Amino acid sequence: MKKGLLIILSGPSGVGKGTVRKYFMQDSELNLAYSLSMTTRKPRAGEQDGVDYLFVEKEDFEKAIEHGELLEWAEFVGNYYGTPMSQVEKLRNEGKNVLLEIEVQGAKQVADKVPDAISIFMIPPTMEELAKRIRGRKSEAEEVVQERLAKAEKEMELIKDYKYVVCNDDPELAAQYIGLIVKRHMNDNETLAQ
Ligand SMILES: Nc1ncnc2c1ncn2[C@@H]1O[C@H](COP(=O)(O)OP(=O)(O)OP(=O)(O)O)[C@@H](O)[C@H]1O
Ligand SMILES: Nc1nc2c(ncn2[C@@H]2O[C@H](COP(=O)(O)O)[C@@H](O)[C@H]2O)c(=O)[nH]1
Repeated sequence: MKKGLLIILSGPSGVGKGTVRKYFMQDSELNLAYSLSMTTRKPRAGEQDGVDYLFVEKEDFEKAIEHGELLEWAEFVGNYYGTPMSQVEKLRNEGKNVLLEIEVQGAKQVADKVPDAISIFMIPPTMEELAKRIRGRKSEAEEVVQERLAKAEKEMELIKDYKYVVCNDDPELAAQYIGLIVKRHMNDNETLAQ
């Protein structure tokens, strides 16, 4: 069986990665599986362990780093986030195309380790719109919003390191673009396999 693709979706916090993901994951032709990240962040209202994230204590996260269990990890605004390697490998070996929705430090680690990973950077139409979205979500205190926005300015400079850039103005349109990118690489994968 042909190993599944590895897709990295990155971009500043609040740009709409999770929102857009929910649209394109519905397209069964993309044969996608979402990689569930591990984090030390506390769950937001409505978030569920094992659905949104694997919520863990700092000690457990550090053990996972120590034991080499993470494909990538990063500290982001005071919390750890990381991708458990075993589930990504298992899913890809089953032929699934695996989606990582991760911030830029982790995206770089994956791109270095897996050069044929498909990296997509999502941008907002404007930085004002990004601020509006992150505040509108009402998930963080203003102090954390400020930190995330300051980080976003720096993160935007990394746009050049990605294979694709998608602007999230209309989420359905952004999802369609991402779908087309994945389908194009699925076709390439098929051609190579023949
Ligand atoms: N195209 C869009 N137009 C207007 N609002 C949007 C759009 N896309 C997403 N949003 C809104 O912006 C907010 C942030 O979106 P979302 O949580 O999906 O971002 P994210 O990039 O996944 O954030 P994080 O990286 O912090 O997890 C949400 O309230 C969402 O409803
Ligand atoms: N490097 C990684 N970044 C991750 C991972 N899972 C999520 N993220 C990114 O962290 C920020 C903050 O997320 P939030 O849920 O607190 O808003 C955001 O950019 C996520 O995409 C991961 O496994 N590794």
